[in-house]
Amino acid sequence: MSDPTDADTAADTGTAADTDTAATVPATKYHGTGNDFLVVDAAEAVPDRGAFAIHHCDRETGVKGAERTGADGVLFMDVTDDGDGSGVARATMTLVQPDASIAEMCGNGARCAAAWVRERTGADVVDLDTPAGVRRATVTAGDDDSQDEVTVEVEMGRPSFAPSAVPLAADRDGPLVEQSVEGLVVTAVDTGVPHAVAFVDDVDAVDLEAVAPPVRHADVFPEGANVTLAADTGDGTFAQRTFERGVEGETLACGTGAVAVGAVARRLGLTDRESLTVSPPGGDLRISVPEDGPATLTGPAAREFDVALPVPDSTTEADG
Ligand SMILES: N[C@H](CCC[C@H](N)C(=O)O)C(=O)O
Repeated sequence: MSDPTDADTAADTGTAADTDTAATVPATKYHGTGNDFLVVDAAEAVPDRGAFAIHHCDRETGVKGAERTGADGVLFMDVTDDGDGSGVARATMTLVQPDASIAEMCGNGARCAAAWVRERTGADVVDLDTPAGVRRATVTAGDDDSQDEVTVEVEMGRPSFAPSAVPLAADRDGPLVEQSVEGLVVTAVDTGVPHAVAFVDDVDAVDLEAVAPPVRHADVFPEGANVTLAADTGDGTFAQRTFERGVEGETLACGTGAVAVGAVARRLGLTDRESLTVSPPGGDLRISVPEDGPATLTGPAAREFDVALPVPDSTTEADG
């Protein structure tokens, strides 16, 4: 089955137009535990967001900056309510990924987005409108006076194992729990985006780039899935690695994946704790997965640098 995110690409959302001069748009590079994003005001003239993301996220030829070339995606932000001093702002967040697909939600990206909105509005609370729903983010000042790094808690909604939520293929009548998919024993959960979570003894002993793609593209996941490895490291802590749909590779961290690890660990009876620490390669994330409320994700959001990004020539015709 085709992957609907292939159809739902960013190019379908821009009002494409020919550009005959290389314009640039201002962007700011952020990362959340190494999951890095270019943040752009949605009002900027980017006729083909998919082409923009493909161009600037490339790990070889993309945006150059502090540490790593490229990015795990572009967050297009539209501040719809600056809060007018109330301390609560609202913004629409759209994540366009390096393959031009649009992800419904992004936990690490939401932390970066909230930090970006706070810089513009002064609001410490930001309600983020995402395709997965509204996600409230609460920013607390970082230790350094520069405010280049803050701590953000994001409400992540309720994880769901329901086939219709993940989603799973129409012929499945129940949740996918500890079942073999393309050779990997996984449990499927929706945390705003689909995750196939495999608990292993040692996440570093698995060749993720080899085992993940067949699972990511398996027919049981009609919209694809992120593939997350987890290992119990004791006392409510878990190691994590994630191969991300739309990045089509491993990222240094994945926030929705961290919540997925906690939700699956509780579902499988590996822990009865509600508050957990999940550690992807990029740094520690604190999550909570209560029985009767939304999950939360807490971690840093670090501002790296400002940059003027050229708008790639768009050859797509204006929509008829
Ligand atoms: N990095 C993001 C996940 C993006 C999900 C995207 N890869 C997809 O599901 O298509 C996070 O921190 O939650």
